[in-house]
Amino acid sequence: MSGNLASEYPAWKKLSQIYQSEHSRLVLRDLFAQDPARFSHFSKEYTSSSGPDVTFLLDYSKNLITQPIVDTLLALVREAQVESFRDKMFAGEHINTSEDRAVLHVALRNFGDFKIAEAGTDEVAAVLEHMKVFSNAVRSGEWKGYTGKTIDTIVNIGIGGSDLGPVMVTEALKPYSKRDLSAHFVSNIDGTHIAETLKLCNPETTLFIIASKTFTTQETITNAETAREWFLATAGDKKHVAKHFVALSTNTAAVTSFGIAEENMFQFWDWVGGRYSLWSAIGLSIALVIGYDNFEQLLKGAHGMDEHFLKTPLENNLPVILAILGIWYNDFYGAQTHALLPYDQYLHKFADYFQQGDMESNGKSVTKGGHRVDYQTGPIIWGAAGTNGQHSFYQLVHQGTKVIPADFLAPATTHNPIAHSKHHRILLSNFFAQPEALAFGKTEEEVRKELGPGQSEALYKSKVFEGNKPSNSLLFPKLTPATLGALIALYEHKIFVQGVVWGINSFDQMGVELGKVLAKNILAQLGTPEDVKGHDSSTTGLIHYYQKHRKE
Ligand SMILES: O=P(O)(O)OC[C@H]1O[C@@H](O)[C@H](O)[C@@H](O)[C@@H]1O
Repeated sequence: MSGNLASEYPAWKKLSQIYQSEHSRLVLRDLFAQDPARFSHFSKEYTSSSGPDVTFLLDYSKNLITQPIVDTLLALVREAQVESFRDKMFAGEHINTSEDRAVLHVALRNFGDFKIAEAGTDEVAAVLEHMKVFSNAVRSGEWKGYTGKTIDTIVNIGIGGSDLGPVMVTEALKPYSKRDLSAHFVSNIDGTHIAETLKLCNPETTLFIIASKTFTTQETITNAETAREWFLATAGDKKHVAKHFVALSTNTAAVTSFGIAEENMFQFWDWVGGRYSLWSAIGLSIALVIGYDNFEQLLKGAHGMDEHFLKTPLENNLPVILAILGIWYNDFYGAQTHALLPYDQYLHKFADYFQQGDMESNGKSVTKGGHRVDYQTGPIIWGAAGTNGQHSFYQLVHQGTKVIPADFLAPATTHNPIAHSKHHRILLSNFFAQPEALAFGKTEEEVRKELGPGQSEALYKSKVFEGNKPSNSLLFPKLTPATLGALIALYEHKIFVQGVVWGINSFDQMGVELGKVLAKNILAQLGTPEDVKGHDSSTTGLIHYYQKHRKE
């Protein structure tokens, strides 16, 4: 985030040369044959140094790298002054320059002794206490609805960072959830989302959590108003809103004018980016679902990773390692995407979550200094829980024409050891097999041997797996709240490191604004064809077609 062009660093130029001269020789079959200890050279075990015990293994040996390449990538990280920017972030300096804001999600989980000079960081503990008291009251049944009944349903209304984190984490930590409290998440402005959710709710026993940093987001405010109307249609008196609506926001004035009392508002601060906010009051739905103590474990697991990121030398620093591998493929191999492939059904929203986390952070094309980059920045993030992907898109990953770096993640122990863990053994056999198949493939010679003579040439060729497809494998003992916290923080810091190297601001999101402005203008023109003005012929034609065919 220095604002420098990454392509001007000496290490970048050296990496270009290395790629040109060596990439055809970077063949995983050969690299493993040449170095029997490759796994131990290119894998690391993480163990938390404080807080709850968290450990995992990162195996990055199946990457198209040698030690000199890793050293040069680390030199790039040094030249970009990643350590200095990291320290600035942790100290609360305003590294989000376009918005003149600090970037302090690490302050939300500061169970250690980071000294942070920024207004509001001294209020974090009080908000956590508020969340604890409130979530305990709802979960114990002490908090009653307007007719004296216990709350059995919560509905989080929010979008983007005010939705994806709570959705991903509550799904991931379902084994820790309170089964007699159902949780729903409404995000889309499409009325179907709230309509279908409200069908599952009883106004007497439902708590609505209106989650919006700005409290101006069109989708969230519209959905919240609809929920309030639906609630009041039964409850009648506006005073009952206090028992059924709470807000998570930085905007007290907008919350109170919506009709939510200040004591039912959970505060956070402008230095919490939306896509980094699950650790803040935005995590209230998480605390309600899994209990405050488990929510705190999640925070503490993340804090352990923060300490690792802050204090570990670059060559052993796991977020840095993930970041440089990503840069190697993104900027030198021309990879367009990065797949997140958790072999854990509970993590089925992990890739969705990091689509915002990564793509909204690093989907930028101008440096902090205002220069157009002449290289690729953030990758397209995508993925699905294994083994489903194997029966759909893995074909392209194995035999298509694209380079698709992938991270495979899995727990050694399942929360559901049904059939004596038979399912889990099968799942993990696939988790081990896929990176192996991607890396080593199957040669034509092997295919010919396997099929025997007399087959068509086309058949021999079609069964070849070129291999040499890179991947990381991340294996952890069990998906606990603290482990999940550490994993999320690992990826957050990876994104940070990449953003600094690319010289971009990972913490603003100007690119989401234009569409919002145009939609507002169009909304005012949807009445009659004569109202539609100032658009290109395509947009005008589409709106006219809609006006002709709509029935309200
Ligand atoms: O929490 P808010 O203010 O309603 O914002 C929700 C989302 O709004 C989007 O416009 C932003 O791009 C996201 O970053 C943000 O998370």
